[in-house]
Order: sequence, then C-alpha cells, then structure tokens
Amino acid sequence: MSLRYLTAGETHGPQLTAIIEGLPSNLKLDFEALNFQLLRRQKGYGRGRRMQIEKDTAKIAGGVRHGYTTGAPVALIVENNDWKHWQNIMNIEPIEGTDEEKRRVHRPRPGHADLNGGLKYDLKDLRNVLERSSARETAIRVACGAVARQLLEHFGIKVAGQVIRIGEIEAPPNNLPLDELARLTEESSVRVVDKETEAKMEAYIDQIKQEGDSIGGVVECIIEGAPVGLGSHVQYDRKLDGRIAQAVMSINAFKGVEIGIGFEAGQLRGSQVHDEILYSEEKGYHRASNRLGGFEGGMTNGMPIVVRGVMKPIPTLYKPLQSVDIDTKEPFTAQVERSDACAVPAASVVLESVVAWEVAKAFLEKFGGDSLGEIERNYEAYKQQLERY
Ligand SMILES: Cc1cc2nc3c(=O)[nH]c(=O)nc-3n(C[C@H](O)[C@H](O)[C@H](O)COP(=O)(O)O)c2cc1C
Ligand SMILES: C=C(O[C@@H]1CC(C(=O)O)=C[C@@H](OP(=O)(O)O)[C@H]1O)C(=O)O
Repeated sequence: MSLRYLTAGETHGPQLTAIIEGLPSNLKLDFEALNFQLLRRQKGYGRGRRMQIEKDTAKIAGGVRHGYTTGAPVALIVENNDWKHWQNIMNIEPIEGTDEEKRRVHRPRPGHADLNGGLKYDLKDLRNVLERSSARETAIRVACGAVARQLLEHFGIKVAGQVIRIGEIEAPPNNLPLDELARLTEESSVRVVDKETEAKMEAYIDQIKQEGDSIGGVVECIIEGAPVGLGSHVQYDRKLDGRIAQAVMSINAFKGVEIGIGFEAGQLRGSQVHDEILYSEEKGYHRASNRLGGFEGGMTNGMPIVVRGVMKPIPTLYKPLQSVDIDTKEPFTAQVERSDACAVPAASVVLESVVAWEVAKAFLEKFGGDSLGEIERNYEAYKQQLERY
C-alpha cells in the first residue's frame, strides 16, 4: 500500500483532520518537531490577525502508541481556536436564530474559489466554498508533511527552504549548506538569509498592505540525501518530478513550479544546462553541477532536489476588485473577509511539506516494508547494490 492521506475540515469549523495510511510500524514520532513545523507555517511577515488567534498544535488520535507508529492509519487533528467565534455560523446541525445570513458571502472575490465553487456545487452561500478552499487546510498538510520529514530524517534525508522573491524584491543567491540555510531562514521574518533583503521585504509588504493590496512571490525547497532512483522513467504517473509538480500546484495560490533552473532552461544551450557525470571512489557517481535540480528521467540522480514554486498575490483585497452580486447580478465590489496581505513565508513551509511528502512516498514505494526495520534492510541492500555497480 502506498503512502497516502486525506484531509477534512473547514477554516472556521471545529478542527482539521487527516488520516495518513501506509506508514511503517516502529517509527518514533517527535511531537515537538511536528508542532515546530506548524509553528513555522504560522509565522511570517504580512499575515493577518487570524494567526494571532491560532496556536496550531497537532493531536494524534490513532496509529501511535507510546510515541511509536504501529503500522495502523495515523489520525491527526489540528483544532481551530477561531471556531469559538464562529460556532453559530458554522454549526453542523441547523440551529434557530443564528446570524448566518449576516455572514453569507454573495459577492465572489476574483482569484478565490468563491464563484466557481458556488456555480459548480449550486451553493448560494459562497461561505460553503470559502470555508474549505481556505489555505487553513495547509495547516493539516504541514502536519502530514512533518511526519514525512521525520521518516526521511531517519534515513539521513534533510529538507529546508527559503523565500526567493516577494513581489519586486529578490533575495541574493546563496549556496549555503542545508543546516546553515535552515538555521538562518528560521531567524528571518520573511525566511531569507540576507538581513538587508529582509528589511526591504518587510517595508514593501507594509506598503502593499497600507494600499489595501496584496503580494505574492517565489519560494524554494531543497532536499539533500535522497538516493539515486526514487521515482521511475517507465510510466508517466511514476515520474517523481511530475508528482512533485502536482503537489506544488495543489498549494493554494500557487501558479507555477520549476525543478532546478526550470524555465531558464528554455533560453540556454544543452552544454550550459546538462550536469556532467563524474566518478570517484569516495562519492561514486556524481555531477559537476546541479542545474537539473536532482532529476533526470523522472528519477532522482542523487544530487539535491531543488523545487521552486510561484505564489500569486492573495485574492482578498481590502480595496476590493470589481465583482457581481450573485443575488442581484448587479456589479459590486467583492466581499472583504479578514485576510493576509502576504503569505509567501508561510507558503514556503507548505512547499517544504508537500515536497517532503512526495519524496517520502517515493522512498516507501522503493524500499517499502511494514516495519521500519524491514525498510532499513531494503535500503541497506540497495546502497550495497549501488556501490557494486
Ligand atoms: C499560507 C496561505 C495563506 C493564504 N491566505 C489567504 C488569505 O488570507 N486570503 C485570501 O484571500 N487568500 C489566501 N490564500 C490564497 C487562497 O487560499 C487561494 O488563492 C484560494 O484558495 C484559491 O485557490 P487558487 O489561488 O489556488 O486558485 C492563502 C494561501 C496560502 C498558501
Ligand atoms: C487560517 C489560515 O489562513 C487563512 C487563509 C485564508 C484563505 O482564504 O486562504 C484566509 C484567511 O482566513 P481568515 O479569514 O479566517 O483569517 C487566512 O487567515 C491559516 O493559514 O491557518
């Protein structure tokens, strides 16, 4: 059984829930590390008031005993503190005398799921769309990703990330060791290494916010230590770069994905793009460069996996755009809901989480076993095969 998960829950409902299936038994879960990932996602300059209300922590409600997975499905819960302010509006059973009508959404926001979801599901209260399409759901995805990260870490595979761009401000490139990159970006309000860039980005976000507007950006995830041969060239849906691209595009507001140099490859020559193959006793086969971001033929090549995603600006604007009221069909400005002005730093944590998940899934497909020990044996045998090659 391959690794999979499903999520449920609304942004102002009682909780978000996920069930993960396909984890091996005997994996020790570090609860503090899991909650640290949730905390990371909550932080970041430019977020709205909601993040002050929430203090995301994951509860485990199945599949774990005394800190270790049992091989059974793992159930995860992240509660919404904001639920207490929304109980009447979000009540699951009908109740008398609520102010539900007051919070009905009928002027769809351009760029959000409101209108498409209303038309498709025949819902006249667009709140029924908004509640589930909200990026609040990324909290539980990060919790799932945090479990995946722990599995990867057990096998020496590390994950980090950074913000590359917010609007017109770009961070200078760096080539830091992954641990150093993780440490430095952790200290930054916008997840960049360079302090001058951080200050510029903060000021820029302030200005955008003041103007009632929003801004997006570009984020990057790097995974080191993955062995050669995750994913496969033999079938379209086994190509790991393709699966990563799907996962990245599934993040709310993401409009593009690149592996390695990505779109830049379209303007360079072959001799400037492909990573030359080297061999040494110590390193085995390796590459002189990593422009292809760790992938050839839908398989990892042993070099770091480098994935970038672009996030569009947040759709909800305090100075709203033109829309149409679905009750009257008259032109109107879009509804204003409490909102972030910029969620790019938070989105960089979501990116790390979904990429880690896909890599962990491919890792288990290749070395899968029912217990951690079985996977360790399979992985060890494969490493010996690589050494003999
Ligand atoms: C971490 C994060 C926070 C977000 N916060 C908001 C927000 O406060 N307001 C908003 O309108 N959209 C926000 N979005 C974006 C919307 O959720 C997203 O645009 C919407 O679901 C429509 O989906 P699409 O943009 O992928 O087409 C956020 C996205 C992310 C990743
Ligand atoms: C709740 C989160 O982000 C939310 C994502 C979001 C949207 O439309 O996507 C809209 C806002 O919701 P609210 O109106 O409740 O403040 C964000 O705060 C979160 O990231 O945990």
